[in-house]
Amino acid sequence: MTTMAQVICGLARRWCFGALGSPLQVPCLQALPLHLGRTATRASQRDLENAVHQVKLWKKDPGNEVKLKLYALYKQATEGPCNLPKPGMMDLVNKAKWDAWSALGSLPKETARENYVDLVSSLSAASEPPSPAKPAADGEQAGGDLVVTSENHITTITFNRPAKKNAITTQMYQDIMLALQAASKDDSVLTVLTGNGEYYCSGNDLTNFTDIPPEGPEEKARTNAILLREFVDCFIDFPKPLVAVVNGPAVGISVTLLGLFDLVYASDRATFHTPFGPLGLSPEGCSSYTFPKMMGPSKAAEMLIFGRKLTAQEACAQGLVTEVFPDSTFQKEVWTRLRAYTKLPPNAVRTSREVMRSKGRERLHAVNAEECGALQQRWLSEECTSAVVRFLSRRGKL
Ligand SMILES: CCCCCCCCCCC/C=C/C(=O)SCCNC(=O)CCNC(=O)[C@H](O)C(C)(C)COP(=O)(O)OP(=O)(O)OC[C@H]1O[C@@H](n2cnc3c(N)ncnc32)[C@H](O)[C@@H]1OP(=O)(O)O
Repeated sequence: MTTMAQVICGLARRWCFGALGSPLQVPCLQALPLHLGRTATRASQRDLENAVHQVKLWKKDPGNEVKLKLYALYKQATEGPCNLPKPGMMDLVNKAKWDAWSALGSLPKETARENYVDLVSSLSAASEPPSPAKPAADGEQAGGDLVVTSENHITTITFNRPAKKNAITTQMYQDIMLALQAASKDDSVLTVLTGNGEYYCSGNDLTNFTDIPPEGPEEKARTNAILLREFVDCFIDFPKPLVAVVNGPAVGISVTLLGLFDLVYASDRATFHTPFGPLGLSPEGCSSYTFPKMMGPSKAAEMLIFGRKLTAQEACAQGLVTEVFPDSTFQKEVWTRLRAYTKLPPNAVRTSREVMRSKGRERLHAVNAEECGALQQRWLSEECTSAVVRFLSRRGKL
């Protein structure tokens, strides 16, 4: 049986409707001849084939609702009433398709054919001609998704996916670990994490959930729990002061990790959001321990369980942020401050850092392991998969 996660996996790469044989791989709406040359009132088999062909030429995604309608009408027109067994509750995508087809009841094949052709005609007529290729999105920058620079005894790791609000891909998790490993050995005094563009980081890239290996979602969840544990361990064990230069909104894991940083400087534009409840997830990055310790259990619960978003000022009042700067002078003031700190005796800085971290290190590793175990279960839950499908589907990724 195909599982929910496997379906999501497939959808990330192709249009779901292809899976049941309906030719709906629709890349773009463009101006097409009205009614596809059909003159008679009843649509023929040939009209249907023409319409299907036109759909294949579309260059713009018409949205899930339309795709489901087209899928259902095509199946009804070619096979009659729905003859598939009802998919399981977790198989959200196939269930949506099954629901759409079943909803047509005993609609005659000819009527379904006609409705399909009419729907394609109306969408084609309403659509615009293809536009020339657009320039890169605002703020998009050459270079990889992660940029690492080392200058004036500061190693800076920059999230560099502004068009995706700096969401963290699986590759980026790996690259951050490598960058931290290198920074722990280079001549830098401070290691900084920051974001390029409007956002600091929008957290875990939710399409990470779609890349399911042939061994299945359980294996994916297991390996991701290991990856996440190793990733957070790198922050726990990092031997030098870690500084977050939070240039804009921060979401999810980019917020929870801040409890493991030594300094968190934020622009007054920044916000701090951990929407684990709505995502069917639970906290990570040791935040289930660091946040209550820092802000008290009730404020921590408001953020981590109920997903309350904090402004930079609020986060500062709760101890999550060290200092807030006006956005207009943020970069200048923060980097001046950091450069001054690099003039301090490096061994003293390192020793102070070590004695501060050593007391809680063992506890942090235990918390990390527990959080990753809980998440491994959460990732496989219907609550989480539905939330991810909702996000991806709203953005036309399914
Ligand atoms: C089997 C299990 C596998 C699990 C693998 C897990 C590995 C480790 C996991 C570690 C645990 C981490 C947890 C978290 O971080 S939870 C938080 C996750 N993040 C979110 O929920 C934020 C989602 N994004 C948003 O809510 C909005 O995009 C946002 C408020 C950030 C901005 O909204 P706005 O309307 O201003 O902009 P858009 O939504 O149009 O976004 C612009 C484009 O950026 C894409 N985007 C943004 N955020 C993400 C994201 N987190 N993942 C993927 N893509 C993202 C968005 O889709 C837009 O793209 P397009 O222009 O292509 O549509």
